[in-house]
Amino acid sequence: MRGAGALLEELNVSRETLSRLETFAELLKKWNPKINLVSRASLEHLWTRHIVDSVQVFRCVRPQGQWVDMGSGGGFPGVIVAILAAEEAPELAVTLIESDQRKSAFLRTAARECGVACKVLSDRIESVPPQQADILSARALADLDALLGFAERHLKSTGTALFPKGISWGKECEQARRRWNFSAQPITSKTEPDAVILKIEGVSRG
Ligand SMILES: C[S@@+](CC[C@H](N)C(=O)[O-])C[C@H]1O[C@@H](n2cnc3c(N)ncnc32)[C@H](O)[C@@H]1O
Repeated sequence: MRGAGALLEELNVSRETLSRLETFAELLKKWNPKINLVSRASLEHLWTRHIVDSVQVFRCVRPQGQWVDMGSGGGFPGVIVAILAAEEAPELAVTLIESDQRKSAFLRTAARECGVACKVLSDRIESVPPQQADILSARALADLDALLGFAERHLKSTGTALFPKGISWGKECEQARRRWNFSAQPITSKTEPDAVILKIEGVSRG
């Protein structure tokens, strides 16, 4: 796997954005021992495993309207989206949904300290009023069938969902097609061999 520096160069991140990403990385390392935002093992590879992995999700679409990230946890990809949008898509409205109160407090603090705007909804995805998202993302949250249920509630009919998935993405698509109609374009991950970002449109019940 290539290093984070080379990947960030390839992903074309400005100096201002890089400085915000560094602020975020420091804050996450500070809070992690208390609330376990990412696993201790993956903290060693924070840049490639989490930050660059989230930057590449942002690069999969033209960011516009409202971007909603579900189950944001330690801010992946939601806070990274807000950081990139601050320079590259200042009109983008970013909303994070996270039911864990302590993680929500971290997300609010992170956005404030990085100087970026985003709304944090501290509630369950199933309870939050429908968001009408133009772009909907979720990483490491649920299987595709469950994610499409969330998309039915929160994604505009013309919107795009971005779901990073591991090696079993093909099988998940096959299973989800039993209940849902959708188009799925797999975009190869730059950080994980065999992983993809599923770019999903046209979600409706089958
Ligand atoms: C495995 S973590 C992944 C976090 C982050 N997306 C990442 O990739 O590092 C899943 C997160 O989703 C949150 N979550 C799980 N089910 C949820 C629900 N129904 N509503 C809101 N948040 C939920 C959990 O609290 C947790 O922070």
